[in-house]
Amino acid sequence: MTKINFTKGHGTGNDFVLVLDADGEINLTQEQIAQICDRHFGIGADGFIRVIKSVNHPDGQAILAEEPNAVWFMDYYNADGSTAEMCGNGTRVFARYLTQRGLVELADGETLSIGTRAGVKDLQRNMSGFAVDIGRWKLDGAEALIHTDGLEVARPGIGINVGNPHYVVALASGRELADLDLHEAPGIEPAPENGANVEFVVPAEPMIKDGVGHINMRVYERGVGETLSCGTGICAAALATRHWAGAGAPNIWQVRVPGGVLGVRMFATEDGEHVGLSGAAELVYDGQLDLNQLKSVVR
Ligand SMILES: N[C@@H](CCC[C@H](N)C(=O)O)C(=O)O
Repeated sequence: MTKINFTKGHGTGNDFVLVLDADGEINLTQEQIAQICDRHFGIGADGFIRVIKSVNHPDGQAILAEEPNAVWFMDYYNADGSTAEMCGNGTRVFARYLTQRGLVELADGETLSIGTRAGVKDLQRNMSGFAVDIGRWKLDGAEALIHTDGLEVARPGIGINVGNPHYVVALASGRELADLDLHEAPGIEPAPENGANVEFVVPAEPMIKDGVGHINMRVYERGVGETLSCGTGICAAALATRHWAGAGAPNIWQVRVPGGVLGVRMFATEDGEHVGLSGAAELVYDGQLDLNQLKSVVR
């Protein structure tokens, strides 16, 4: 099979190529995925999502033992072809794809459970698009020093895991945020074994309005580069800012990224505090790609 149908979608500008492969018959190499995601030699995307039935994916089979309703599995890859455990915007675009293509019926108020490498994620349709329960979060290791072009001195970053790894760095002003040069991956010391996504945040003015926290953020995604939005990064940034703000800080946040604004909420559950993400999730076009025509990415 050399010709593959695909759909292009995005969540606040974090864009994905989605390929339906319910039966698990399409096995692309890391190089082919990188070629597809390349913005000059391929379609161009921040990530590649294989839409596969859980029963046909090894990680999906483990998911089914936990949640038999998680019929579909989000097989997620970064633009460089590496796998990632989770993608917050990806889950919401995945839900849009399943419902818009009629693969899943989802009435308002109903929950859609999907499988990911970071476990089962529950989604619901809402006013802004789709909301996802990202699940439990945790502080990840000791602080690291982050340095990147545009910052005169390295800054401390707080490690937060929301299924995938992040470091969040607080900056002093909007000017400092705007002046960052994120063409190269930020340095992280000590370097995490499997890399990490890095978020730079600045509080909005005022930071808290009517009980809602507001921050501005830019992100460098592991395996991708700077992106217009990163759902899990947005959750990590809101969690870090609440931590820095101390007692009395809100559990509802709005995070502005170059691609738009997403909502974050932290809420108690029987198994500990969860973090949720909501915002737009759109499909923009369909096409067909010919694997034989993919060109090597010259870099
Ligand atoms: N864009 C994503 C995160 C995608 C994975 C990330 N690059 C990683 O390697 O962990 C999101 O919306 O969360």
